[in-house]
Formats: sequence, structure tokens, C-alpha cells
Amino acid sequence: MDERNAPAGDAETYRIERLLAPRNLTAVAGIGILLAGAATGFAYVGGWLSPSRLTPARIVDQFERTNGLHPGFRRNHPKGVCFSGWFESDGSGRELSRAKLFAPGRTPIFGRFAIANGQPALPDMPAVVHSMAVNFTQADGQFWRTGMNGIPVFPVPDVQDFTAQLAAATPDPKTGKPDPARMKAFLASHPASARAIAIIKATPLASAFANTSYNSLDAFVFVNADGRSTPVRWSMVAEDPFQAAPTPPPPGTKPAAKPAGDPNAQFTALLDRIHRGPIRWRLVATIGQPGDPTNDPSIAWPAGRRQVQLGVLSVNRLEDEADGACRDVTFDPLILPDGIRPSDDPILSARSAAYAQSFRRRAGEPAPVSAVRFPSSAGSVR
Ligand code: HEM
Repeated sequence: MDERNAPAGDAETYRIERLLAPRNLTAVAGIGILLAGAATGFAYVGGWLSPSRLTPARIVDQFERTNGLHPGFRRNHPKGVCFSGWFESDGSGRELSRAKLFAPGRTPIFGRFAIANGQPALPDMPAVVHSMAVNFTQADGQFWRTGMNGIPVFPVPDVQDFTAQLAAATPDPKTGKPDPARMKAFLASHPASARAIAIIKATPLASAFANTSYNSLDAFVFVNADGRSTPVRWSMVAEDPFQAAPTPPPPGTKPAAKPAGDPNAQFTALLDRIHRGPIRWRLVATIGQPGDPTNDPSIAWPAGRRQVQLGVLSVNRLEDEADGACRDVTFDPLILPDGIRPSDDPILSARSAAYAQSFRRRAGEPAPVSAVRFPSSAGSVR
């Protein structure tokens, strides 16, 4: 019988009878095993089999416990604006990577500037960690996404410690504030973080988005046209002269200066700056040598490593997140074009999974109202 013409019930019987024929039983058993395997896989990914294992959902739950729930916002770096512009290469990067954007010419970019904390409406302080995330769209349709922070090393060596550090910074329900004793205990039991945080504290923060140099922190691997692999970390080095942010007062002391009257002072300064012309950064790759750790962004590579300038990033337009190209994008560090590969750093896949989880949650919530609003067309220069 032609199944397409059989009454629905017959077709079902026909399929079941055929499946129960002895020669097909092995196949049915195989399908059963596959389905059971898939179910176990889902349970594994969901973390149901091991309540203490860190899953993307548990990582993002921890952000929500530490920062509070802010529906519609990114679970980290929620206060930000979109930007766009271009990347210009002179071809110097081709010795390291065959990625098309390192051939001579221009590649369109968009991205996002943000403050690296978990609060979407916190008034801007004079000293903050600035972040820059960029999407490069190559002519062949491949993307490169990278998120960078304005600090020299990452404060933790792995995602377990990242989540433990967040937990230590979670406000005490009795006081509404983090308990300094918990952070002290975290640092005492995590010497790698204590070392990294000492480096971060000893490096002055830049005063503004425009004069911050941003670092990938994680290592990656560049692959050139001959198939040669090179471990790298990259930085966007600001062309605007560095100006140090005022040093924050030691914890527990009264701030000498109140936060600026403008709650969005960091973003107002960015808008003022772009009205004076495009803001530029040199994209520089630092080449790792054998023995330089590629799996731990909390350890700095020794000074004096060879650096190669890959091109210049120009930002000439700012947009509200509500309308900007960056809104529905995660700057997943594993979105890489041919010619750039992940390193052996396990933080990369943890970031990728956590960014996707954060996106899934915020995409299913009402659109947030960003604290930073620009009048339309306010942030565009040629
Ligand atoms: C285990 C470590 C990390 C975890 C769990 C984590 C988690 C997150 C999450 C959930 C977001 C929000 C994503 C979204 O909704 O789009 C985010 C944003 C961001 N992260 Fe991470 N992150 C980690 C490490 C890093 C590292 C090493 C860097 C390196 C510089 C970094 C840079 C950024 C930047 C720049 C953003 C903001 C992107 C934007 O403006 O949209 N993160 N992170």
C-alpha cells in the first residue's frame, strides 16, 4: 500500500508492524538507546544529574543573586550603548592570520561600550572598569566577535572561581550590602585571584571610554595561510592620550568626591568626545612564547613580548541600545572567522554558554529601558 494514500490509522499500523519485524528490532533498540542517550545528555547539560555541577543556568542564576534581577538586561555589563564604524587593515596581520579582515582594506564593525558591573541603573562613578565589545562583519559573511575589558588581567583563573567570587560579593540579606568578611575569606582561599586583583589594583584605570585600552585577556590562536598557529592575546590600544581616573577611596572610608551630578557622566563624556571626531584604537596582537599560559587569563604574559599592529578601529557613531545594532547580539568569544581559533582556555566555552543563557533570558523578557538615552542622530560624525 502506498502510505501516502492509506487512512491515517492504517499508515500508523503499517509503520509499527514494519518496525516490529525481527530484522528491524535491532534498529528500534538502537533508536531507544539514542533517545535515552539524548535524554541523559539533556539531563547532563541541565545539571539534573549532579546538583553541585556548574551549568550555564547556574552561572547566570548566580549573577541574578549577586546583582538582583533586572528583566530584559544583559546579566553582566548591563549599562551600555551601541556604536558603529569600521576597521582598516594595511595587511600586516596576514603573517599571523588568514582571517579576511586582516587583508588590506576596510571591514564594517558595530559594537557596544559598557560599564563592567552588574547594575543597569547605577550612577556612573569617576573610576569604573570600561568594556568594549566588537562585531566585525567580513566581506565573505563570516563574523568575528570579541569582548574586552579595560583591566590588565582577569580577576579569576576559571569559571568555578568566577562564580565563587560572585557569591562572595552577593549582598547579605540583613544589611543589603556585601559582607567584606566573605570577600576576604574568598581571597584568602583563592591566592591566584588575590595575585590577579593586586595587579588590577596597581594599574590605574582610564578616566573615560575613549582613552581606555581594552584587552582580550583570554588567549586565542591565529592561523595563517600556511597553516602556522600562533598563540595571541589582543588589545585595542586607545589613540586618545591616557588620563587616569581618580583613585577610588579605600573601602570603608567616606568618598572625597560624590559621584558626578550626571548619573550617566561616562556616557555623556563619550558623546561629547565623538562630536569632536571619530575615536580610534590600534588593534595590537601580543605573541605568546612557549611557556606563556594560554589557559588562564588571570596571569599576565611577561613584558616585552613581540607585538604586531593588525589595523585601526574607528568609531564614528553612537546609538541607544533600544535602536542600536548591538541590542540583540551576544559578544560570544567563540564566534570566530576562519584564521582565528579558540585557545585551550576553558573560560572561553563557559563564557559562550553563559552569554547564550543570558541572551535567552533577556530575549524572553519585556524590552528594558536603558538608563542611557541619546537624542536620535546625536552621536554621529563622519
Ligand atoms: C567565566 C567567566 C565569565 C563569565 C561567566 C561571563 C559572563 C558574562 C555574561 C553573562 C555577560 C552578558 C552577556 C549578554 O547577555 O550578552 C557578559 C558580558 C561581557 N563579558 Fe563576560 N564573562 C566572563 C569572562 C569574561 C572575560 C574573561 C572577559 C574578557 C575581557 C569578559 C568580557 C565581557 C564583556 C566585554 C561583556 C559585555 C559585552 C556587551 O557589551 O554586550 N567576560 N559576561
